[in-house]
Amino acid sequence: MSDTSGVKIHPAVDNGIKPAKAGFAGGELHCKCASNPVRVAVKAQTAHNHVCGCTKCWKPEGAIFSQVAVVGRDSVEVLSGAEKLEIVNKDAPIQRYRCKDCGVHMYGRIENKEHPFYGLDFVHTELSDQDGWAAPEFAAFVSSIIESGVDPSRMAGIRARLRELGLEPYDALSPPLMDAIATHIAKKSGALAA
Ligand SMILES: N[C@@H](CCC(=O)N[C@@H](CSCO)C(=O)NCC(=O)O)C(=O)O
Ligand SMILES: [Zn+2]
Ligand SMILES: [Zn+2]
Repeated sequence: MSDTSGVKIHPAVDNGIKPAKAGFAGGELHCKCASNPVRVAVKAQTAHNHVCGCTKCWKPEGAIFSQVAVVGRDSVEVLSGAEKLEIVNKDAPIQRYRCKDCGVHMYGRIENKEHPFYGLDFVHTELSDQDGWAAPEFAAFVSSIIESGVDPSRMAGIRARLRELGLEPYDALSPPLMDAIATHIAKKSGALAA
């Protein structure tokens, strides 16, 4: 058995995961700037919330995982501070819009219509002051935290802590999401009927 005491994942899960509220229909995200923050409306409940260990998703200071969920792109609207947003990497499948001043990622958008997740934006609901957002359900890209410098010897303890929190660790996405990607590819290739 691995020792999980003192293992920190992300502030939104380390001290207990807040449950979603029935009927919750979205809220507002804001960046960390003390003045003129970027504000983004997310006008629906999110789905597939998860902690992500990849190097691309935004993480709060000191966290080894991000927390990220998806929502339909039509539900995302920049309310203020649009002039402060820049795309982190225009060539990445997910174009992440970050605040130039504080570095926080406000949303990630897929512009490639052929991408399996086209139509969904990626958001960090911890940037909202509201409670009721969908709770994280699993841990994605867990092995990728090593790419950010986490010592491989810590992995057993980290995976054990994720399981303790009810966040099953996967080294890619969760099986339902991997199945959705494979189904999309099979329909495009003709291996499955469209
Ligand atoms: N080992 C790499 C993995 C990066 C990666 O593939 N990340 C996923 C998940 S992000 C949200 O769950 C992805 O879809 N990336 C697309 C993109 O970043 O545009 C690493 O850690 O860098
Ligand atoms: Zn900012
Ligand atoms: Zn990620």
